[in-house]
Amino acid sequence: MSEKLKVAIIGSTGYGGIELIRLLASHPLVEITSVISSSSAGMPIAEWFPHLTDIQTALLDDVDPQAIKAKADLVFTATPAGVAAKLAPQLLDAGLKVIDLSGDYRLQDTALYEKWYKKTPADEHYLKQALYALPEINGDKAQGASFISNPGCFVTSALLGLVPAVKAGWIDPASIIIDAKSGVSGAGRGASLGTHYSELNENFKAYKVNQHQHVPEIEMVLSEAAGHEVVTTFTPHLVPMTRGIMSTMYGAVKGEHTTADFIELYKQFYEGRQFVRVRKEGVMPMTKEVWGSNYCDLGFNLDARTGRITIVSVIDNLVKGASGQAIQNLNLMMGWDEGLGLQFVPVYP
Ligand SMILES: NC(=O)C1=CN([C@@H]2O[C@H](COP(=O)(O)OP(=O)(O)OC[C@H]3O[C@@H](n4cnc5c(N)ncnc54)[C@H](OP(=O)(O)O)[C@@H]3O)[C@@H](O)[C@H]2O)C=CC1
Ligand SMILES: CC(=O)N[C@@H](CCC(=O)OP(=O)(O)O)C(=O)O
Repeated sequence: MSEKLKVAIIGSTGYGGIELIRLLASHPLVEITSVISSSSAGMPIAEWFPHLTDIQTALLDDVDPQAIKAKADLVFTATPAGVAAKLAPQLLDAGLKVIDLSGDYRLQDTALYEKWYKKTPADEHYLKQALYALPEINGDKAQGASFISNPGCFVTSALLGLVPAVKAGWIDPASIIIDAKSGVSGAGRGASLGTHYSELNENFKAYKVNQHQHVPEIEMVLSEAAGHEVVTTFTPHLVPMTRGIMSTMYGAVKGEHTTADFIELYKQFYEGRQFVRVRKEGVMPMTKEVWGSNYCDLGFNLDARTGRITIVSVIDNLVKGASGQAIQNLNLMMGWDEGLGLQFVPVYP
C-alpha cells in the first residue's frame, strides 16, 4: 500500500480542528502527524478533549512552519479570521500545501475583505495563489492545487441551493433573499456573551443583519453564475442547537417552470456528485437529516400564486460547512475520490 499523506492541523483545539481530527481518523490515505496549538504546545490533546483518548495521542506542537514541514506535507489552518493571512505565506514558503478554513483567502478583492472582515487582508502575492474551491461548483479545478481556500459555512448552504437555478436563468438574481439559521458551534469554541447558555437557550435571534462577512462571498459566486454583478439580502440567525445550518431562500421565477422542473434541474446539475441530495416534491429537508455528515440536502417548492420559488438547504456547519468540505477539497486536490473518508450516514435522531 502506498504511503499515507502526512497532514498537520493548526487550530487543532478549536471546533473545526477537532472535527478534522474526528473525520481524518477514518481516512484511508491520510495520517495526522502534527496537531498544533498556539496556546497549549507540549500538552496531549486528549487532556482537553478526552473523547480523543487513544485516537490522537500526539502532543500538541508549536506553530513553527519549518518544524511542521519536517513532519507533514500539507497543513490545514482552522484558525480565526486574520491568522492565516499572516501565517499561510510562511507555510507556503516552507514548502507546505495549505487548506485554509477561514475567510482570509476567499475574496480576491482586498478592499472587500477589509470592509467586511474589518481586518488587514492577506498579501496579494499569496492571495493570487489561493484557489477558492466549492467542490460541486468548481471542484474540477482543485486537482494539483497547492493552496485551497475553503468556502464559508452559510455560503456553502446558500450557493449549493442557488447556483443551478441562477446559472440556468430560472430565477431573477436581484430578487433573491437568503434567510439562514445556524447552530452555535458555528461561532467557534471560545466563550462569548452572545453564545452562552442562558443567552441562547429558548432564544432565537438575527445578527449581523446586512453586515455579515459571507455577503461578499455569496455575491462573488452568484455574480459569476449569473454572468453579471449580483447583490443579495442575507440574514443569519442563531438557533439554540449545537450543529446545523438551514438556509431558506426565495427568488422570483423567470419563465414557465414547476416544482418538478426545479427538482429535475438540480438532479441533473448534481448528477454524479456524492454529497448533494435533492428531496422529492412535497418533502423539505431538516438539519437532523445531515447531522454529522458531509451532505447538503435540498428541497423545493414553487408557489404559482406569487411566482416565487422557496429553496431549503441544510448542512452540518462543521462538516460540509467546514472540515468535511476541507477534506473533500483535499481529496480533489490529490486526485482521489472526493468521498474518501467522508462516507458516513448522518446521526439520527
Ligand atoms: N465553526 C464553524 O462551523 C466554521 C468555522 N469556520 C472557520 O474556521 C476557522 C476555525 O473555526 P473554529 O474552529 O470554529 O474556531 P475556534 O475558535 O473553535 O478555534 C480556532 C482555534 O484557532 C487557534 N488559534 C487562535 N489564534 C491562533 C493563532 N494566532 N495562531 C494559531 N492558532 C490560533 C486556537 O487554538 P490554540 O489556542 O490552541 O492555538 C483555537 O482553538 C475560523 O476562521 C472560522 O471562521 C468556517 C466554517 C464553519
Ligand atoms: C453562528 C456563527 O457565529 N457563525 C459564524 C460563522 C462564520 C464562519 O465560520 O465563517 P468565516 O470563516 O467566514 O468567519 C458567523 O456568523 O460569523
